[in-house]
Amino acid sequence: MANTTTNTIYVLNGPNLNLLGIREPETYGHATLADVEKLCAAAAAQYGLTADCRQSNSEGELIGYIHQAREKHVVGIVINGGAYSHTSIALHDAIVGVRIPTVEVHVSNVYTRESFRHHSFIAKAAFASLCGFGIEGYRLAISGLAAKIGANAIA
Ligand SMILES: O=C1C[C@@](O)(C(=O)O)C[C@@H](O)[C@@H]1O
Repeated sequence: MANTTTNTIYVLNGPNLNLLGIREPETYGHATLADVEKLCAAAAAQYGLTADCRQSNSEGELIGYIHQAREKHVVGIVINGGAYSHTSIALHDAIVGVRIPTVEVHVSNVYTRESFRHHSFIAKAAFASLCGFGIEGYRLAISGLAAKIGANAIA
């Protein structure tokens, strides 16, 4: 059988995260999605991983990326599902279905906000969730994911 191992992780951002830096800066800060993706590339590289970053405002497209992650033998997923985290059983099922170690991230602390943000379907499918660290949460998520999959820091 061919060796199918890759060093790629997917970093998936859901609806409205393309507006980071513009939307509600008092809640989400001033960093942009481009800043997030740069941070993720650097964080992944520290573990010999490559971050393939995608953003979509469409639930179906996000599900497609999760399915594609399996086809491409992606070794881990970091996902900020945005508001779909709180509504999408379909995203939950996609993550469970592909059996790829997944970390959920939210920029804001969803537990100090409206009660409709306190439940996440993605959290149930992920092995860990982080929220409230701003965009630094993506770095922490990648570090935790690397530990989970046994990717060691490069000296
Ligand atoms: O779009 C978002 C962003 C968010 O996922 C976050 O990163 O804090 C939190 C969600 O409740 C919200 O709908």
